Amino acid sequence: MDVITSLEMYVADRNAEWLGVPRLVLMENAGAAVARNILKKYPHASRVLAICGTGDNGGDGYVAVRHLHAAGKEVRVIALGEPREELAARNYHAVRRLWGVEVAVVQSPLELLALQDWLMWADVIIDAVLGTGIRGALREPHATAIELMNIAPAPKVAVDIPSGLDPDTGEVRDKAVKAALTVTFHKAKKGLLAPSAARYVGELVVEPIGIPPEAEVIVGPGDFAYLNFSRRADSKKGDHGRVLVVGGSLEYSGAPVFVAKAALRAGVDLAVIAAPEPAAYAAKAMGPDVIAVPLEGPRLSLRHVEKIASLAERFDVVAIGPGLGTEGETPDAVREIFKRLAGRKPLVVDADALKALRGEKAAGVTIYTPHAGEFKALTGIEPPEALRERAEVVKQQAASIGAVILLKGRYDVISDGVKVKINATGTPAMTVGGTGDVLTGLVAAFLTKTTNPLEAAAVAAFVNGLAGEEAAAQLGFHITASDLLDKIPGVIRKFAREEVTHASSRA
Ligand SMILES: NC(=O)C1=CN([C@@H]2O[C@H](COP(=O)(O)OP(=O)(O)OC[C@H]3O[C@@H](n4cnc5c(N)ncnc54)[C@H](O)[C@@H]3O)[C@@H](O)[C@H]2O)[C@@H](O)CC1
Ligand SMILES: [K+]
Repeated sequence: MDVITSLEMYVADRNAEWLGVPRLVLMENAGAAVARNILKKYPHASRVLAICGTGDNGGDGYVAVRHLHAAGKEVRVIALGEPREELAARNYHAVRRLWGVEVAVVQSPLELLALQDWLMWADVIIDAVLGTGIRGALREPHATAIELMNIAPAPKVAVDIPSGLDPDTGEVRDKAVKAALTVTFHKAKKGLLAPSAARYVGELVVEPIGIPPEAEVIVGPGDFAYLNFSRRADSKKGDHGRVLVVGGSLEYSGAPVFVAKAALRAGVDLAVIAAPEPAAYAAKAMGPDVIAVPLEGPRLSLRHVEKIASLAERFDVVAIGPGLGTEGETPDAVREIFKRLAGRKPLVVDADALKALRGEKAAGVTIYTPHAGEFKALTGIEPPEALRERAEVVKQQAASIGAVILLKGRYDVISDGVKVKINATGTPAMTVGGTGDVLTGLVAAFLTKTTNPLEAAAVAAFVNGLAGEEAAAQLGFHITASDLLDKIPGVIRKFAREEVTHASSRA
């Protein structure tokens, strides 16, 4: 059976909306599926009681109530508070307008106990108290609601997950509803299949609710859930990421600057460039945001390896490649640096550095960001044009090298060797030089905000493409990579939850 974690489900749900399937429709399909299953399994039940929480699980419950009412059933509802989130609230108010559906709103265990006769009255009870949004120990009146449901003789039908059960592990921390039937959506939540969950789940039915399979593959706003953009009120400089960029040469001085500036715009505290002297001085002249450490001579060479390895100690992520060139000792130096750092520091490898690493195995967290030509230089394989085959090849190579590969193109293909994500944002206006360096900076920055390198790369590709689209919306085919830099904050803020959190006070 195909399984899904609660986080993956959250992401798929948001990405479905991005692909044009509104969440309200998913909720409608979910609630309708619950009603359908009740009508099928309990055709003779005439009285249905739904107990609904304030989240979307409760929202699904309200939709089921509407459908059962329309099917001629006698329905009562116990609401454990009034929902505030838009979708659940909408369905709650829709139920309140139905003639003949009695709704009791309860805030406390006592009020709930006063309604025990409702629980005895029912032929079937819908458990829509808690779903994938359960967090921590059960609070009241939810805990009492679960207890009363388990005492009531009527069979319980759980919406998505028996309330109280952990959707990912199947553990029951306190108590959980013992359901006769669980109607779960899209795919079985992982925890439902745990052996310990069997006595709570009862019969398990998986209902499609209209989430397109693409929603689990194409990168969208949901993927931001893997990254943490929040900051503690008492945070200090460096807490939000330090990126070291190794790049530049006599010929190319702009590339590492784009990487560093993109990382800063993406929300790291510090981006430092280690570059051969001419590129380092040029970087310094380009403005005060970026710090540059000069490496003696016109290009990266073996004598710099030691300095870079010790410099890297002070950083969270090292991005290497942009503007290095391939002359002289540079490829040897890249290989040496890679050997010293792989497995010890998360690495982002781009541009000329990719050409130097053919045949090398990665270790620890490593992300390669090639375009088609660099992919060939790295792996010896020409990436196929057709997206399906292209995805397969990237996945195989990622598995064999032991790294995440982000293959840039009309559709960016990202894989860690197990999963594949496709990014569809971007515009042909982005063929201008420097946009790849901006992407490298984003990847490096996002690596400081998640433990999931596949998602760091995927969200970086998404943001980079949207920044390009926004710049092109104003300037057409006349954008530069600098225009992308200006758009990055706006794009991230549209999708990321950027809260200030306060350390919990301890006694
Ligand atoms: N993610 C998806 O793809 C879809 C989700 N849907 C439904 O939405 C559910 C998830 O909705 P939500 O994320 O709103 O979460 P839930 O509705 O599962 O739970 C969140 C609510 O429960 C409260 N709560 C959390 N932990 C508690 C605890 N320990 N004790 C007492 N109260 C607690 C929260 O304050 C919040 O009000 C799914 O299980 C499913 O039923 C469906 O509408 C369809 C699509
Ligand atoms: K439930």
